[in-house]
Amino acid sequence: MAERPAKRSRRVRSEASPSPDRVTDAFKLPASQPKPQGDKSQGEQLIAPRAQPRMEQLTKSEWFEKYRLKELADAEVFYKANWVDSKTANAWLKELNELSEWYRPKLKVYGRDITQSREIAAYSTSPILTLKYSGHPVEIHSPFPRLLQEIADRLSNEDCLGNEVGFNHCMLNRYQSGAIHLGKHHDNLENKVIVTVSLGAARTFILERKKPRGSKQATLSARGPADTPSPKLKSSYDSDSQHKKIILGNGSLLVMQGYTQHNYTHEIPKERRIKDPRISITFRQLIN
Ligand SMILES: O=C(O)CCC(=O)C(=O)O
Ligand SMILES: [Fe+2]
Repeated sequence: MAERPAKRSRRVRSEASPSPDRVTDAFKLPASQPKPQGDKSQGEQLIAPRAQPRMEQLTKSEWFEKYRLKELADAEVFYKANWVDSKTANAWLKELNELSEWYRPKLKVYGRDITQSREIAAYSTSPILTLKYSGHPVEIHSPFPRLLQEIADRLSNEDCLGNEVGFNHCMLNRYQSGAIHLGKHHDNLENKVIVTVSLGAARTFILERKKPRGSKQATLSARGPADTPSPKLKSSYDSDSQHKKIILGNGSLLVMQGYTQHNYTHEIPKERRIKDPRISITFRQLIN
C-alpha cells in the first residue's frame, strides 16, 4: 500500500534526538511575534483568553475525584462515558462529517511521500497559530465552526471541566473504519489539557507507560505519523499501572493533562472488525 513506510517496526526517535522526520506536533509563534504575556495581551495570546494555564491540575476537583483513572501512576487521565447521549453524538457526527475542511495530509516519512489514511480538519481561535507534524504544515482554519465552539463552551462550563479550561485549537480525526489507526505517540509536552470527544464507532485507546530513558524500548515518543504501523502490542505488561485500555464510546469524553504526555504514550490500534466510522474531536489548550 502506497501510504505505508517500508519498515513495519519503526523506531520513533526520542524527543532529544533531532531527526528530519521528527514530528513537530507543536504550535509556533511566527518569529516576529512576542510571546504571550497573560490575560491582558488579548491580541497576541495563544492561550484561550479566559484561561491562564498552569502546570498543576486544571480540571475541577469533582472531575478529579469522580472520573480519574486512578490506577495510572504519574498521569492525570479522566474518562466519562456518555458525556452526551447517543442522539446528540450522532447529530454532531453527521454535522462534522459535512465540514468542507477535511483532507488527508501528505507526509514525508523517512524521505518517502505518503498520504495519511486518516483524514483531519484543524481549527484554531487565532489565525497566527501554526502546527506541523511529520514535516507537514497542517491546514488550520480560524475561527472554530459554530458547532465546535458550542462543544468547547460546554466543556468549559462550570458543570463540566470548569471555566479555567479554555481551548485555542481543535483537531478532528476521521477514522473511516477500524482499518484506520493512529500509531503510538505522545502529544506535544506543552499541551496542558487535551480533551477528546468521541463520536461514532467505539474504538480502543491504549495508554502505555514509557520505558525509562536508556532502556531498550525507550525510543517511542513524539506524535507518530498516523500511518506508521504500530509496533506489535505487547501481550503482557509490567503491571496495571503501566498500561490501560479504554473503549472510547460514542459521546464519551477523555481528558489528559499534567504529566501524562511525559510519562505515557497513547494510540488507537487497528480493529479490522469495525466497519463504521469514528470522528474524534481533540481540543487543546496550547501554551508557547
Ligand atoms: O482519535 C483519538 O482519540 C486520538 C487522537 C490523538 O491522539 C491525537 O490527535 O493526537
Ligand atoms: Fe495524541
